[in-house]
Amino acid sequence: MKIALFGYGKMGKMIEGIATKRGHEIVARIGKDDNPELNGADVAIDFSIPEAAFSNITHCFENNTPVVSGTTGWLEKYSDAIEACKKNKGAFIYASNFSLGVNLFFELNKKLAAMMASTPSYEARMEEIHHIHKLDAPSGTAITLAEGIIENSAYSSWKLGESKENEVSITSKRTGEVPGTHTITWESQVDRIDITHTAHNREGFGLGAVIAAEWLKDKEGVFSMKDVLNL
Ligand SMILES: NC(=O)C1=CN([C@@H]2O[C@H](COP(=O)(O)OP(=O)(O)OC[C@H]3O[C@@H](n4cnc5c(N)ncnc54)[C@H](O)[C@@H]3O)[C@@H](O)[C@H]2O)C=CC1
Ligand SMILES: O=C(O)C1=N[C@H](C(=O)O)C[C@H](O)C1
Repeated sequence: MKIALFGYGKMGKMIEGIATKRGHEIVARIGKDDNPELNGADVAIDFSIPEAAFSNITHCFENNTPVVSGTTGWLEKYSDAIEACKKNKGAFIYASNFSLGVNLFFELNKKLAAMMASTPSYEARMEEIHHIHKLDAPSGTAITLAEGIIENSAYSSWKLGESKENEVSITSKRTGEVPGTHTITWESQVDRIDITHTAHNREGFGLGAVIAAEWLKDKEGVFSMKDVLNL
């Protein structure tokens, strides 16, 4: 499979290594200010920056190229991207986190939130820790986790920092080179439950993105990692 990469930073390079080992060919490495020539790619993978993701993704739709995006921090334009995908009969997967472990963790989080819906003595909060280079806060993964809690419990929104009743508070910490750690805490007067996912490195994100690209290649429509992993 021929792959075009949008973004050739930490994730772009990780994906290049994994994709090459799986027998794929990288036919374009598109960075800031580069001409977005797709060079006949079967699929594009975007791990760029929040300001660039939407235009990279819609460029793929306009050029009949399925696209997988892991870039976070651009979701205010997500519904416009879906519309553009449908208009162009394109193929698209966005995931805030492509790792198998985090996608299992998303499901665990929803189940725990559903159980907590009938136990009002527990309050939920979240902490995410990432490396100092990260541009967005809270992380995309934290937002997906918060949405999972909101869909399944009495919480109605999330807030970065201190929250009011019915808001899930998210604390974002930036330190060193941490690849990504997310903890959900449910606490009562008498005890506390924590569930944590810790990424040891970026390999899980990269492998998940390549698997998603292999799965999307000949499809049309808007999909998620739940479809790819059959969760
Ligand atoms: N969904 C997931 O599983 C994961 C998502 N991410 C997200 O992926 C994105 C990239 O992460 P990293 O590779 O760690 O960042 P990075 O900063 O190492 O790489 C981003 C690259 O995009 C380039 N870039 C800037 N403008 C661009 C443009 N217009 N078009 C194409 N490329 C452009 C930058 O020059 C840089 O090389 C971030 O939004 C991050 O949050 C990161 C890891 C996993
Ligand atoms: O920027 C990162 O590094 C990561 N970003 C994603 C996010 O915002 O959730 C996924 C992962 O946590 C690493």
